[in-house]
Amino acid sequence: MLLQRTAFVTGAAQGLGKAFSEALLEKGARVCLTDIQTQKGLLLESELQKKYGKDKCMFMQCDVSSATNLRKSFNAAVSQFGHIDLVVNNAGIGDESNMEKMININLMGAIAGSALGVEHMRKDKGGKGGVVINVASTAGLIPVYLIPSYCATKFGLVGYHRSCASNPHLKEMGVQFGCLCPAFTDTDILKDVLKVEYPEEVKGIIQQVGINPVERVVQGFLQLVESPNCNGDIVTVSAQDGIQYQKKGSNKWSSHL
Ligand SMILES: NC(=O)C1=CN([C@@H]2O[C@H](COP(=O)(O)OP(=O)(O)OC[C@H]3O[C@@H](n4cnc5c(N)ncnc54)[C@H](O)[C@@H]3O)[C@@H](O)[C@H]2O)C=CC1
Ligand SMILES: CCCCC/C=C\C=C\C(=O)C/C=C\C/C=C\CCCC(=O)O
Repeated sequence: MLLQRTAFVTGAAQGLGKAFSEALLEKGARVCLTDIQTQKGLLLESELQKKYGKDKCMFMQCDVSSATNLRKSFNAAVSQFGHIDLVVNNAGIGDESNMEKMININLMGAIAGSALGVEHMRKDKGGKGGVVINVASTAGLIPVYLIPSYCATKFGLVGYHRSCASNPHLKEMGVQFGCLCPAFTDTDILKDVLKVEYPEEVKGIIQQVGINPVERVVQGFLQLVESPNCNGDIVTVSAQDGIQYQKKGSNKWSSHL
């Protein structure tokens, strides 16, 4: 099913974005890798092109906190591949000392990426349909007092996902919204979590709940992407509970419209 997909992935130079991109390529999809880190991205492009073929992927420098930059990259990806039918808004940072930057990347960047995806993919305006996956966090579902600003960006993103997914016009647009919520996962962003005011307390929580291997989060991601109807769904991935797939409307508070 993924064979025909053409994906636009943000924050793809390392960590989860890189792993999602490789998983998509492995399934036969084409991937536009984007990231703010140009050197790392270009290296990855060359490595992946060798493995999967030159026409299968490309890298573009893209800072998701710039709507102009994001639109340019998106348009360039469409020019290269013809169309995009999977947008993965994955880029994110952890920086409790710079809330504005974190909101601009984690929340505004994902909202801008989602809006561009819908604009391009919607069938009622000439597109071919498609899926938007927003990478939020379990910190967007449960409060974590140690990282309140990070939580605010992720709660915001989950709210955006659920609101978009409950739009009755999505059917005629042929667009679906899925949301991935990993708990602590073994990537570089974990270094940021130790820069908070009470690092020992974060360490304690991490010790208590454990750390996901990246591969488990990729499995959760694939469950969402390969689902024939992921609209409004939320997949959580945690060391303690594994992958949990929550269908839209599975509890009273998941959608009332
Ligand atoms: N690792 C974890 O424990 C968890 C991570 N997440 C989320 O997963 C996503 C990916 O993070 P990881 O791979 O874990 O971290 P990471 O730090 O390894 O990767 C993040 C990527 O985003 C890129 N990036 C940062 N700012 C950017 C910008 N302005 N524009 C474009 N790209 C930018 C970075 O260059 C990097 O390649 C993030 O949204 C993060 O919040 C969610 C839950 C748990
Ligand atoms: C300055 C903020 C840094 C945050 C970025 C670093 C790591 C990101 C991690 C997450 O997104 C997940 C964070 C918190 C989840 C907390 C508890 C999950 C409990 C899950 C369980 O019960 O197993």
